[in-house]
Amino acid sequence: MLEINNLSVEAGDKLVLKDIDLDIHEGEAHVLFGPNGAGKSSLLKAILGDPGVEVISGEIIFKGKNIKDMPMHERVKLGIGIDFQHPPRVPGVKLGELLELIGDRDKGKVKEMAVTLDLDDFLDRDVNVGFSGGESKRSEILQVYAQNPDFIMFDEPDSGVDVESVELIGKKINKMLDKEKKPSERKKSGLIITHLGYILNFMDVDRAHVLYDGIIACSGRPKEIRDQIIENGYQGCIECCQMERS
Ligand SMILES: Nc1ncnc2c1ncn2[C@@H]1O[C@H](COP(=O)(O)OP(=O)(O)OP(=O)(O)O)[C@@H](O)[C@H]1O
Repeated sequence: MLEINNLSVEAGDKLVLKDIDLDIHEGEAHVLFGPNGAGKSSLLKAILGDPGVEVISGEIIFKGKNIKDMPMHERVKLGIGIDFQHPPRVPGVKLGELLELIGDRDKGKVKEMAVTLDLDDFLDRDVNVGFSGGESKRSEILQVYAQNPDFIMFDEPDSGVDVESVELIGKKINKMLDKEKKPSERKKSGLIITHLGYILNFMDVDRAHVLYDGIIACSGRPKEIRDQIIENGYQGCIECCQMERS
């Protein structure tokens, strides 16, 4: 579904991604680990077409089309969605009304969806205004759920979220990525950024990558890589990657 070839990206004057290759097939969920400042959010921005980053070389192929020069709204129409790391506040717009508009759904259907993320009492409130950190995260996931994109990027869906909510969000992402269906029936794909990976206990993910200083330093089994990072830190993880390559 998504194929990235030799992608290099600048943010400001800084080269933040260098020759990235990434292939995410239909039905697959991949995880992206990496220390602060490694370039994880910049990669999601480049895929989305956020003008805050500039692609200086390489290709981003989505559903067979090179979308590198396509504006963001066209990419969204094509089926790309994002759960932002810092969900914006939208004063004057009620969450319920926004959800009705996003998916062309009636109030009853929106309420049913909101219940699944424990947000049914928030529908008459302005989007993310006065929401706690965890509530904003759940509201953001609910908006992406309503949008129903084919390829979904989640930027730290578990940061600042309590233990019960991590489970709720992890299970919801699993459902959004068709992981409750048989492998042959899965049509959605995703890329999930997480720091500590506790959320992986509630999700079925296929592959993980470690982004370090703008390059994909290592790829492999998600829980093995997570455990390695927790045990030895990124420095230890990177030394292990280098040993495996040599
Ligand atoms: N507009 C900009 N001008 C200069 N540097 C920038 C700009 N935007 C991002 N950067 C830098 O690019 C690097 C990568 O940032 P990015 O947000 O992609 O990291 P990240 O891996 O998502 O980090 P975190 O885990 O802390 O969220 C950082 O060093 C950041 O300061």
